[in-house]
Amino acid sequence: MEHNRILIVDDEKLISWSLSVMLSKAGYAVETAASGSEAINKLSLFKPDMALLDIRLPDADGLDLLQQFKLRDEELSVIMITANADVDSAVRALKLGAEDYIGKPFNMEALRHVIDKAFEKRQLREKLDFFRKELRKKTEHDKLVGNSASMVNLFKMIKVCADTDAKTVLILGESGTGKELVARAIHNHSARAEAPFAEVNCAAIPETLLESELFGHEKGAYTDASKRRKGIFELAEGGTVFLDEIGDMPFSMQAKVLKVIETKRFRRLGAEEDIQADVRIIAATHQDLPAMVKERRFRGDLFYRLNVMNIPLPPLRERTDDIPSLVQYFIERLNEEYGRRVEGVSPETMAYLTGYGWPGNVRELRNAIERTMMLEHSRILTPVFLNAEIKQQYETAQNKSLHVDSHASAQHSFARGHITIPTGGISLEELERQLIRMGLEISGGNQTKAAKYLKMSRDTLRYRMKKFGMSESSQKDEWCDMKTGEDSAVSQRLFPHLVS
Ligand SMILES: Nc1ncnc2c1ncn2[C@@H]1O[C@H](COP(=O)(O)OP(=O)(O)OP(=O)(O)O)[C@@H](O)[C@H]1O
Repeated sequence: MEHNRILIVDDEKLISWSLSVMLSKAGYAVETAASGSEAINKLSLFKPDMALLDIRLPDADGLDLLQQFKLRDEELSVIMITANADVDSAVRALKLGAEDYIGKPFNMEALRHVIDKAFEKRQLREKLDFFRKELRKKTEHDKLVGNSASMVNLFKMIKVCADTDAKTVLILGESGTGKELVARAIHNHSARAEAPFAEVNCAAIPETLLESELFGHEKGAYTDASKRRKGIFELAEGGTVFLDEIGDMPFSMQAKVLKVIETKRFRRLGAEEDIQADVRIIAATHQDLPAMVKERRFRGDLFYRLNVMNIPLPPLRERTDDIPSLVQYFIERLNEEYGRRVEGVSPETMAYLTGYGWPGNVRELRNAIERTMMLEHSRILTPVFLNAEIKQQYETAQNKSLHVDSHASAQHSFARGHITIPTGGISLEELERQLIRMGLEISGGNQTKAAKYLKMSRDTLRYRMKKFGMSESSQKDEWCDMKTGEDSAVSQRLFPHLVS
């Protein structure tokens, strides 16, 4: 058991000694210091939870020392020991953050009582802090923003997973798409919500430590194992274990995780007996697990086991409709965090944001908003401080897109979703002609496929091709030109899910 540590600071040797004996017997780890300088030294070496501090010391004033203690360790509980005549300074000590004070000569029982009470208070404070943090995490993580069709689908999947208590869930998606958020949402909405959610990032922990992180170890199980330690499968009992970046989990460990799923048991490193595991495993990765299975870099048996319930998260570029609500959400959160009053972004800024590909997904969007809010002090955020890539990508696509107004700058255009109308106007017919060309390009000239992409019948497509004078035979060359040509950026924006 970890003992609470008490540092006694008193120059009267007899008092220090008798206190030390009494508190050691009571189960505390105790050290003494006879002067201010020794006390400061021990504060960093011994790292006490509490100090009993005499107000009068040979080389220091107890109140100054109290202030120095608190500066070095805000959490330290300090009980002042003072001669009866010194009640005034005791009151000052309380104001400076001391927990309590006790007059000299003191009764050992009374002192024990004061110390126990102070530890109880400290424990309560710690618990309260813990629950506050958890609550904050819970409410923060509950907020998955988005109302695009794919997000609505995602909410349904989360509900199904939460309600059914499926033993394993696999979340797949690029970095920053919200995999952890989804894992927490499943946990928070499940019957396991009151039990812990314990996560481990398999890519961040060296192979040698991962086993102990997951399953724990007995004292002496390996050279550095000085104490027994519980792993996350034990800590999350009754709750959820979130294995992030499971694609990076070493092969040997994959076998052990599979065993836990199959047998619902595991063993601490160096232990003789198995422990029961009642946990739900949620795994996530941005990697292509089926490809890894083919290349024998991921165990097929574990993949099939995990893949029973599988949640794919779409990249942000495939759900640009969600960008305005995400932007507003991040502005509100950052307003709270930084005490700001930003109201929103200008139409031009929104055009840039919805036109960008967001390789880092929602995380990158959040960072972009944070950066702009830090650098700009107006209530409506302009594009001035957006990153160069965001502006460049948008402007390139803009200039190359509709060929209608090659001089139209993004600043004078109006955009909604991924459609942009330059100030010079736009020809709807020309746009239609280009969309048909693009559809054909992407489908490699296959009219049935192109008609599907354009959500029209094959006959309609043929009719329109004829209308625009696109002969079937000459199309192939035209599409080839486009592939290498300027319109591929536009295709990327308009059919992001089809163009790699
Ligand atoms: N739909 C969403 N609504 C609100 N915030 C989101 C959403 N998706 C992601 N975020 C935010 O984006 C950031 C990244 O999310 P998260 O860590 O869950 O992504 P991830 O897919 O687990 O990333 P990685 O694979 O890099 O660990 C977090 O700040 C998260 O709060």
